[in-house]
Amino acid sequence: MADADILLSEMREKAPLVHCITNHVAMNIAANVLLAAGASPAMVLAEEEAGEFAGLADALTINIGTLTSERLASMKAATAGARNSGKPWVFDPVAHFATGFRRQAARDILDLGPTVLRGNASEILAFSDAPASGKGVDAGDGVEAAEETARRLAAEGNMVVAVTGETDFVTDGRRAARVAGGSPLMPKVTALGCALTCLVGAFVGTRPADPFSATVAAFALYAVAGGKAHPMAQGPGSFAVQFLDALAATTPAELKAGARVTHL
Ligand SMILES: Nc1ncnc2c1ncn2[C@@H]1O[C@H](COP(=O)(O)OP(=O)(O)OP(=O)(O)O)[C@@H](O)[C@H]1O
Ligand SMILES: Cc1ncsc1CCO
Ligand SMILES: [Mg+2]
Repeated sequence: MADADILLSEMREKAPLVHCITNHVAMNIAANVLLAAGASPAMVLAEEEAGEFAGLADALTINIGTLTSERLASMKAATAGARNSGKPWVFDPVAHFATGFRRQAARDILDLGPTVLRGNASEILAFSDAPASGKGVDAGDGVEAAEETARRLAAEGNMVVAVTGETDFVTDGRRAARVAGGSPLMPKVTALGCALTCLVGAFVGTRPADPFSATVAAFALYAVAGGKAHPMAQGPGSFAVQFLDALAATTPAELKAGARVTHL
């Protein structure tokens, strides 16, 4: 298990290139989150180049928030490029329970074997038979309700499964951790979860051999930066600005002192 502060130093040293195929809402905030944290974002979307680009990048992230059939083809091409060059990739199954098109797409992408699956509690829970109460892209369930499903998915799929909410949960099927902190304003700014998925890509691209530690480190950085931004904000708008500044300003020493990670 590598500590978050060490991984943050390594990530900033490497400034990994993260190939993001994310949704139209998240595109800008995700690129800004990656830049603020110290990584290098690239939103490369066309099917014709997605596979080739995924091979050049340090990590790939896939998000179905504003899915189209064209984009789905790009996602599949990109995951093939990542797999062929041994690059890690992260999947964010936004609202996959909402429609038949999304359900099928999410199943197909999950079957391709992501390194990390990152969703809110309703999204992870909806991969089981248990009833989930997500409202579109927003979670309606608590993280604890999704923990058992997360552990099972991780063990069966040989991947890291990461559930976000007030206190996050990360497991690789054997190990598990909770990450506390952040701010109640975080779910009031659209696509901060989608941007976190891209940040997980930055850490996993830095430490591809240890995606569990990498995911915990990304979550811990987010939580510490969110906690730092909270008292500076008047509401969701100023929070978004303060949060980017806090991501950039958080040092490894502050992360070490402020991270609230509990290993289970
Ligand atoms: N009540 C809360 N208190 C503190 N932090 C929170 C809270 N709710 C969410 N977060 C944090 O917000 C970030 C995004 O998680 P969230 O579960 O809202 O993602 P999401 O639903 O996928 O978001 P989106 O779909 O808008 O991108 C995570 O870092 C999570 O820890
Ligand atoms: C609001 C919204 N709609 C589709 S994706 C997205 C961003 C948060 O998931
Ligand atoms: Mg989401």
